[in-house]
This record gives sequence, structure tokens and C-alpha cells, in this order.
Amino acid sequence: MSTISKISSSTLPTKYGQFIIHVYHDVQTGQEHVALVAGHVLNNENVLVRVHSECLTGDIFSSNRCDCGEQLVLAQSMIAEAGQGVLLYLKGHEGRGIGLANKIHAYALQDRGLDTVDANLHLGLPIDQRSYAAAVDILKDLGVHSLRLLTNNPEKVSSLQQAGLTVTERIPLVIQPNQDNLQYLLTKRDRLGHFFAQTDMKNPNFGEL
Ligand SMILES: Nc1nc2c(ncn2[C@@H]2O[C@H](COP(=O)(O)OP(=O)(O)OP(=O)(O)O)[C@@H](O)[C@H]2O)c(=O)[nH]1
Ligand SMILES: [Zn+2]
Repeated sequence: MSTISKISSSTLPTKYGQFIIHVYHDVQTGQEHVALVAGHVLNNENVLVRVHSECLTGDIFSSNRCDCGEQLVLAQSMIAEAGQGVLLYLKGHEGRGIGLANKIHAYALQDRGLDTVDANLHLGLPIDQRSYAAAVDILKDLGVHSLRLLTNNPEKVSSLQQAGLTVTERIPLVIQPNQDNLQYLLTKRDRLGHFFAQTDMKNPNFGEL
């Protein structure tokens, strides 16, 4: 049974290009997810897709603690430039699923020296409790079954594949590290298995630190 139902759709002109915006209701969580669609994706192969986890601090307030905001802009512009693709914005994914208030608790612990993984554990919370069920069902609803996924997270690739989608390629989505997020990115690489090939990074120190 599908976890989502489409509620509304409209055109959405943006500074990167033209999109159609669809709002989906998540029947399991009550959240409203967004799909921005460029061009014709129905039943096409190798559709460029970004599955973006909501991050208020990064996406809205330009936080330097993470790479989310810059990844969002990069993904949207890449999809617009390709003339075809889907950007999913998943609500309820804030803080890798622990919510905004808990993420800010985790930030306070990180200010005291814990890394992004240990901060969650210290709070008695899972490291990552995101579900990609809604993302899968929205992609299927849009007729996207074969896709190129913009991500550094191997878990996103395997979740989509296990749900019957074909990920023909993983495309790195790497932003230039800054002094506030370098440690965070290194922890994602070293403790969460995220792909950050040294060649992906514009900062040559990234692989050595
Ligand atoms: N718990 C917790 N969540 C964080 C922290 N920093 C960012 N997040 C959340 O992490 C989510 C993004 O996950 P990331 O691990 O940065 O990246 P990803 O989405 O798994 O992988 P990419 O597809 O490569 O972006 C967003 O929902 C953020 O709110 C943190 O320090 N602690
Ligand atoms: Zn973020």
C-alpha cells in the first residue's frame, strides 16, 4: 500500500529554472513532502534525482555546521540544468529523523566535543532513523523507476534499490568544506560510511585530516 497521496500541484518558476511542484501527504506520518519536477520524467531512464532530508538550519538559515543548504542549491541547479529530474524534499527527516529540538541538543553536545554520532547516542537517540518509504512511493507515483541519485550516502542508494527502484548511478554531491563543517564531514565519512573520495573534494586537506 502506498504511503503517500498527492494533494496539489502547480508550476514553480525559480531562479534556477522552471519546475512543477507537487505536495504529497504522508499518510503514515502526517507530513507534507515536496517534489520539484523538471521536464518529463514519466517512464524515462536515468532520471536525475535528489532525495533531500529537511534541515532547517542548513536549508533556511545558511548554517555552516552542515552541507545541506549548499547541497540543496547545487542539486536544484543541476536538475534544472539537465532539463529533467526530481528534487524530493522530505519533511520529518530533520536531524536524521530525531527532530529539530533534539538536533539542537545534539549541536550543544558537539560544542562540548562530541561528534555528530556520539551526540545522538548520548541523548539516547538513534544515529539515523530516517525512512525512505515516502521517497520511493513518490518516485513511483511520478513514474520514475530508473534514476541517477545525487548523494554521498550509501544508505540512500540501498534503500531505494531494496524498494525496487533501479539506481543506475550515484552522483557525488560534494561541497567545499569550511572550518565549521570539516569535522562533521569527516565524521560522516569515517563513522557513517558516506562517500567522500579525495578527488571529490575541492579542499586537498580533506582526505588527510
Ligand atoms: N542528528 C543530527 N542530524 C544532523 C546533524 N547535522 C545535520 N543533521 C541532519 O542530517 C540530515 C542530512 O543528513 P546528512 O548525514 O548530512 O546527509 P545525507 O542526507 O544522509 O546524505 P547526502 O545525500 O549525501 O546529503 C538533515 O536532516 C540534517 O538536519 C547533526 O549534527 N546531528
Ligand atoms: Zn544540515
